[in-house]
Amino acid sequence: MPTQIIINALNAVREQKPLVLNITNYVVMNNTANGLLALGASPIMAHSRDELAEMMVFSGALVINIGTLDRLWIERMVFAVEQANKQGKPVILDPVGCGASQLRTQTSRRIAEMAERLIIRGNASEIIALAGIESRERANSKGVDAIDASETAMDAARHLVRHYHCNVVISGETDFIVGEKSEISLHNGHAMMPCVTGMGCTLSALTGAFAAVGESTGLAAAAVLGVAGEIAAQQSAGPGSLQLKLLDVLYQLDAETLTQRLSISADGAK
Ligand SMILES: Nc1ncnc2c1ncn2[C@@H]1O[C@H](COP(=O)(O)OP(=O)(O)OP(=O)(O)O)[C@@H](O)[C@H]1O
Ligand SMILES: Cc1ncsc1CCO
Ligand SMILES: [Mg+2]
Repeated sequence: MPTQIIINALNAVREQKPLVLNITNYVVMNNTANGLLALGASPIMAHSRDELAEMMVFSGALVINIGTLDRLWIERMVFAVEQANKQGKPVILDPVGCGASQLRTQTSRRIAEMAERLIIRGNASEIIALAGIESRERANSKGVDAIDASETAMDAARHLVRHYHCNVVISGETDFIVGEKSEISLHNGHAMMPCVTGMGCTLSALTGAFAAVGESTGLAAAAVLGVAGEIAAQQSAGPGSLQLKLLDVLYQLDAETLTQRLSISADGAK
């Protein structure tokens, strides 16, 4: 039962308070650190090469977000992924703006190629650009926001799953959790969510917290953020309140609310 898996995973995060190591962008550092704390995990943002090896030893997962990438940071990201591999820790890649520049596309592919336990979380445009397959799909990235509906990235996500032996989460109005053995769609969330910057980055950070306690599909993070986001949006006049309210709702989220609100369709074994 997906709902029970999600509830158990949330309890595990709150009990274990895993440390999640983030190399992330300047825009969202505060949002994502607060999102992890409200969930019950422990965030650390770091990007000095001089401390990443040490920190990876006691972190439960590594989140790599390429949102404000530059040449210097790429080498640190690569080094951090090497350390995560050495420690057997999961890596969550958020390929922010993949397709908007060669730098972003090439770096995302390089990191995806390296990481041994990988979850990729992006919006549809990023997932399509990362896969780089020409089919019914178009790579439509002009910036960090999705131009494509999440359904249109399904073939691209399946391609990434096969190529990198990873799990993929496509976020959007419907979130898709795509793995080698199953495909799940999640219908929670709210149309106001993309009006707050870094909601997707928060989803990637929460994915790190859940992976650290053994929920390595991306489902629990998408479910928890989807439900918390829709409740918070219903109580908010606009994106400003939503950004703050989300933290309160995440902090208070319980099993009963998840059971009532979750809207999941599982395609089961493929
Ligand atoms: N139209 C929508 N309706 C419901 N939920 C949505 C909608 N758009 C996005 N969401 C939710 O918002 C969260 C972030 O997804 P989104 O696809 O906007 O990420 P993103 O484009 O990577 O964002 P960012 O780069 O700003 O961090 C997810 O939980 C997703 O389910
Ligand atoms: C707006 C923006 N630009 C680079 S990263 C970021 C945050 C959302 O991904
Ligand atoms: Mg994003």
